[in-house]
Amino acid sequence: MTPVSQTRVLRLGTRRSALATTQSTWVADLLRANGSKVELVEVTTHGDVNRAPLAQIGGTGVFVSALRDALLADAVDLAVHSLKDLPTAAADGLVLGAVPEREDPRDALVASGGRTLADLPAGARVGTGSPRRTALLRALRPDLDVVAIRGNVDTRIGFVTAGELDAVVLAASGLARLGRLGDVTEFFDPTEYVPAPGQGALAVECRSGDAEVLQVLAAIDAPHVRRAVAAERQVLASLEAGCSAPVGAHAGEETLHVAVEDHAGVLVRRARPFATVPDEPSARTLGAEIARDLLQHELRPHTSAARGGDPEVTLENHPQDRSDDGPRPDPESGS
Ligand SMILES: NCc1[nH]cc(CCC(=O)O)c1CC(=O)O
Repeated sequence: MTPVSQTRVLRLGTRRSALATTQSTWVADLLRANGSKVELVEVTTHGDVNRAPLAQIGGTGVFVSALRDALLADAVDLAVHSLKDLPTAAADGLVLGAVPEREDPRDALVASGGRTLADLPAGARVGTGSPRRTALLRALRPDLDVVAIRGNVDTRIGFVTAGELDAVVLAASGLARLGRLGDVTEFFDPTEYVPAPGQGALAVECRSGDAEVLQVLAAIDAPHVRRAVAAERQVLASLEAGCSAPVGAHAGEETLHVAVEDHAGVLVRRARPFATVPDEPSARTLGAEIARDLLQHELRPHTSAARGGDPEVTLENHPQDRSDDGPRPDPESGS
């Protein structure tokens, strides 16, 4: 009799969007190359059918929770997420089975006329829905007009093509996966324009008790990417920042870079050596240390107050705290 492991077809749950489908297909092909049988199963999420601003319907988590529900209900065996959209808290009964090789982690500018950020004139209209990208744009070019946008990659680039915006900022990884790298007019230096924690990486989740899937996923895991994203995500977790907070964290081979916007809208930066960090636990320790240092010596990330975090400290340290300092309208994950 044939063992189950040779006949089981792994059901990979995916959202329908072009980016999600491309990411899921990439993981499915990786697994197939390792000898697994994989089929894609479409899972509809609240965030895909609702056009309301994401913050109103629960933020980036709406894209993740439907896939997690499908895993827990045994409707699918695997789910692929953009790691940067995955909450830092683990889900009961699920485990991060694989973090495969990472795509380009940088942010990229798509501007009309082939222009770079430096080429744009004062008052140029630059679109993004991300508080982090907005904070970085304001720090580098306070003279620009940052416009809040939402929509998938095609929609965002369409604003530039149609002349409604001079430029948009997008993840190079999403553009690469969709075959749109040709539209990029500048790749931002990740040590300066610090990407979102986990940007460009994928997370493959499965049920923690599914030994067969765990074994299959171990073969496509990239430990050096896990180590990098562990540090980046720990910064976010330790800052108690939600997914919409303006926190950038990027671990390159040499250095872990962090950029956080404080209550007054000032961008604060940290950098620590990363080459000698040997493993995931050490990476998390480093991320936690940077966060602790930021909380002690600089200002708290502005979402802390909105989420009820230690208002005394916040008010004492930031008498200039602005009244409009609530959650930003659109989290990073508009597509
Ligand atoms: N904002 C939504 C989102 N979620 C994941 C990606 C792709 C980036 C990645 O692979 O991390 C994107 C597009 C973007 O940020 O431009």
